[in-house]
Amino acid sequence: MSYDYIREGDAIYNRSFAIIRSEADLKRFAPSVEERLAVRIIHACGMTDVAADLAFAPGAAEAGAAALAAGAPIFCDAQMVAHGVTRARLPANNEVICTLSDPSVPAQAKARGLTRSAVAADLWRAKLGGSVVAIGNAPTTLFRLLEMLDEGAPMPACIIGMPVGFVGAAESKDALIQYPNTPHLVVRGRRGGSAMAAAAINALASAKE
Ligand SMILES: C/C1=C2N=C(/C=C3N=C(/C(C)=C4\N[C@@](C)([C@@H]5N=C1[C@](C)(CCC(=O)O)[C@H]5CC(=O)O)[C@@](C)(CC(=O)O)[C@@H]4CCC(=O)O)[C@@](C)(CC(=O)O)[C@@H]\3CCC(=O)O)C(C)(C)[C@@H]/2CCC(=O)O
Repeated sequence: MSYDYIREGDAIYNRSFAIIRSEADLKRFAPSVEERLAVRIIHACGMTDVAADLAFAPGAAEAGAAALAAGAPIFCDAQMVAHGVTRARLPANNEVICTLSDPSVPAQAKARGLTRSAVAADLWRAKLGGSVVAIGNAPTTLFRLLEMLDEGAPMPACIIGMPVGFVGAAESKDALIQYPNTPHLVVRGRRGGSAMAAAAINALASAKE
């Protein structure tokens, strides 16, 4: 049996990005990094209509790209996000950090009556200023991050807010958009996910398609 399909990786990507650009309404995105970001996010989920749900704070995409180029660490809410980051695209061998598996997290979560995902964000505090944060799974990580900012934690260079789901996902992203002066890149509503958040990092990391 022989099937007729594109066999070469770069050719598949190129064809895919061409289809996205022909089908999605990307007019409102600034050329270069914002447009590339929108294309990669759509590519990760297969839904061209997600373009309408993208909310990018002015300058946030450029700030995220510049922070990565300067060597900023990347904080991820889930290992799935961290594993989706293509290390070869990172411009400065950036650290990719997921604290969800830190041994202190389960006991802390129990003691404080929080999810492990929320407690894990507290371990980001020392290096949070100027970092790039990628939240693709857990709404409680995003809520906790906003609480930390309110408590005086330093502002990241860029916050990718793309948690998915039915409980807290849309609400946490609305809160991020409304929080003053956050450099946010958001997929509004219930849609989101680890793949989209990782794709957003990959778009910011390199101008190479
Ligand atoms: C309520 C949670 C939600 N999880 C979702 C979707 C997915 N989660 C997967 C996996 C494997 C993991 N989810 C955890 C983060 C776990 N998920 C939760 C929590 C209970 C609470 C988070 C929150 O509400 O903010 C959370 C555990 C916690 O105490 O924080 C995970 C750590 C659970 C675990 O396996 O221990 C784990 C992440 C592992 C990692 O990568 O580090 C799924 C693959 C589900 C599955 O197994 O079928 C899926 C992945 C989605 C994605 O793209 O990332 C929701 C839908 C986000 C949901 C929160 C919202 C809701 O509506 O319920």
